[in-house]
Amino acid sequence: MRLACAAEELKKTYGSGDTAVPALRGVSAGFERGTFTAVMGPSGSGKSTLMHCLAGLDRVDSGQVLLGGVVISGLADRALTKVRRDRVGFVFQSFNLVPTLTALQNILLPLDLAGRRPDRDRLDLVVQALRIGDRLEHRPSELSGGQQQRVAVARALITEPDVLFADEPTGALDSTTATTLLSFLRRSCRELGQTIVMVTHDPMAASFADRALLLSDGLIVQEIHQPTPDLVLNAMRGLAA
Ligand SMILES: Nc1ncnc2c1ncn2[C@@H]1O[C@H](COP(=O)(O)OP(=O)(O)OP(=O)(O)O)[C@@H](O)[C@H]1O
Repeated sequence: MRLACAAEELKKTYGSGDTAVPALRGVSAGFERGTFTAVMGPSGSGKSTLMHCLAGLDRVDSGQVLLGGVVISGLADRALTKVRRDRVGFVFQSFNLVPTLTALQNILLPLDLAGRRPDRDRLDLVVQALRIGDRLEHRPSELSGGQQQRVAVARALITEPDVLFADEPTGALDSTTATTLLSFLRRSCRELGQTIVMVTHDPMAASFADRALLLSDGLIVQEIHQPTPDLVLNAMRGLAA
């Protein structure tokens, strides 16, 4: 099994004493290369904390995070910053594009910042997978919400990250545009071998993933392979009860 990322017994508590909030209480999971995982669960179950710890944005109290075969938990700040830059891509609910730059300049920005040359073949692959070839010279204000988010995904993929982390990537899109974006995410897995971990509240969004992990109260309580909206919805209802 080729793991792009793995969590081993992750524990994290915010605050201390009377105000301590355990956010992760021993989470273990493996993320195989080229697979698409949805992370779901009720509000406050630890989804964002898990994603942030896997991506090196936050630190665990104990346990190990492996990213691309490297143990990143315990790395010093500078090394962790480099890991985030070189190994991880992020997509958020808000597209976070730079308004004064064209779509192409936005996509190439992470490479510019890292002083890396764009690889023409990679750029072509990503642009093709996301079908944004005819929008590259447009500025974000000249693009639809769905197109802007596809540019944001392209920007996250251009560096060939070990994992693309997406936090509610369809939260600001209408349902048709969301479906299109999710199809593109799935295509990135299939065509580019990209590993994706997506936090979502939406059972329809989760059904585009290869599996859904359900968190409850800081623990993974269920894993659903080939999730359908109904399977996910029923599992979520079970948690709420
Ligand atoms: N910076 C913080 N300081 C204190 N407590 C925090 C902090 N971040 C998260 N928490 C707490 O940790 C628990 C898990 O939060 P987390 O944001 O990971 O949940 P979530 O499943 O992503 O929730 P949501 O779906 O509402 O975004 C919650 O009880 C939350 O209140």
